[in-house]
Order: sequence, then structure tokens, then C-alpha cells
Amino acid sequence: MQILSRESDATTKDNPSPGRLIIFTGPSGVGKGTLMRSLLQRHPELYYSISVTTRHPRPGEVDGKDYYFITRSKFEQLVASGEFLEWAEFAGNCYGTPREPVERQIRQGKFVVLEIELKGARQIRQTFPTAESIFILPPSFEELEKRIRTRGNDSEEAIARRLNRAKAEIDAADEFDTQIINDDLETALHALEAALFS
Ligand SMILES: Nc1nc2c(ncn2[C@@H]2O[C@H](COP(=O)(O)OP(=O)(O)O)[C@@H](O)[C@H]2O)c(=O)[nH]1
Ligand SMILES: Nc1ncnc2c1ncn2[C@@H]1O[C@H](COP(=O)(O)OP(=O)(O)O)[C@@H](O)[C@H]1O
Repeated sequence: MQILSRESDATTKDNPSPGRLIIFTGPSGVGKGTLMRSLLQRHPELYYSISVTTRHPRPGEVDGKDYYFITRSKFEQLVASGEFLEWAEFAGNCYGTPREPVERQIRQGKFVVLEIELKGARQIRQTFPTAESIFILPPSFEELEKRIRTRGNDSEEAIARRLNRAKAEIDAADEFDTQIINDDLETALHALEAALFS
């Protein structure tokens, strides 16, 4: 099934408003999750796509809420059967966006948000050129490292992989429609709301 674009004939009598797809990307530790939680609290009408991952849950993470946590062999089966809209490997783990719920929500005129890394964002822009893309930047690389470390969940090895990957991701920020620096959280949240709703 082809995903609907905003210019397509998704608008019908029963479904007067076409859906929107938003891609939300930024380096690990920049505060995407924190911003996303506040955004969803303030705008419960948004549909947040829950990803599938082979990463182990962090303390406090809930299966089916933060992610669907599955094994690598199950992930490979889902890839083979075309269940993902996009997927990518990041810092040693696989992550994917389940296709069916996202397509359904967009058909129903919903505003769907994907929080995904750079390779996945590029795949979505190919298959869904009208998707709107937002990149979250840290105030500095030092602050990014501090945030990853103070979060306190990742091993030294995982931190090194994430920081290494962060450099390549930040270099690609210009590919995105909007860039927002997450320095002060409230200011960043307002900039995000302005990008989405004005
Ligand atoms: N391509 C892709 N990336 C994802 C997906 N879900 C999460 N990610 C990204 O994978 C990266 C690692 O996520 P995670 O392990 O939760 O670490 P964190 O972002 O540092 O908290 C982040 O950049 C997420 O945005 C997905 O479904 N597809
Ligand atoms: N604007 C901000 N100022 C200071 N710390 C922040 C800010 N935004 C997020 N953080 C903190 O940075 C850490 C990483 O945030 P998180 O939302 O997990 O990032 P991501 O989802 O991008 O990996 C968390 O400890 C979070 O509380």
C-alpha cells in the first residue's frame, strides 16, 4: 500500500482533512524525548508513532509505550515481510517504524509524528516527499555529551557510539525544513509549536 501524501486525494466527504507526517530528528541526548513528551501532553490530538527496537529497555521504559522491544530475529522477520515504513541500525541496535498504524492514522486525517534518526528520516523523505522535517540541535557538543552522561543509562561504549554518530547527524541538519536549538527547554518547545502549528 502506498502512503498518502498531502497533495493526494486523501480528502473525502468523511475525511475532510488530509493527514500530516512530521519527522523529528536530532542527535542522541539532545532532548528529543523530553520535548516530545511535553508536546504530546500539550497536544493530545497528535499521534506519536511507537517504534520497534532490538535495544534493551532502559530502567523505566515500558514495552508498547516507549518502544516495542523485540529480538533481532523477530525484527529481521518484520523487515522481510515489509512491515516497516522505514528502519535503520543505530549504535548497534535496529529501529523501525510500523507501517500500518502510521498509514491508517494519516488516512484518517491525523497529524502523525515520527521520532527517528537520520537514515530513517532520509528514507521517509523519499517515500513521502511532503513530510515536514524538524531537526533538534544542541547548544554545543559539550552540552550534548553532558546530557547523554547525566541521563546515566548508557555504557561508556554506547556513549562513544552515540557521540560519534551525533557528529554526522549534526552535519546533516540543513537537510531538514526547520532547525531548533534545544538550549532552554520552554523556548525550544515554543519554537517547535510555532513550526508545527503556525
Ligand atoms: N530510523 C529509525 N530511528 C529510530 C526509530 N525509533 C527511534 N529511532 C532513533 O534511534 C536513535 C536511538 O534511540 P534510543 O536508543 O531511544 O536513544 P536516545 O534517542 O538517545 O534516547 C534516536 O535517534 C531515535 O530517534 C525508528 O523507528 N526508526
Ligand atoms: N533544554 C534542556 N536543558 C537541559 N537538559 C535537557 C534539556 N532537554 C533535555 N535535557 C536532558 O537531557 C537528557 C537527554 O534528553 P532525552 O530527552 O533523553 O534526549 P534524546 O531523546 O534526544 O536522546 C535528559 O537527562 C534530559 O532531562
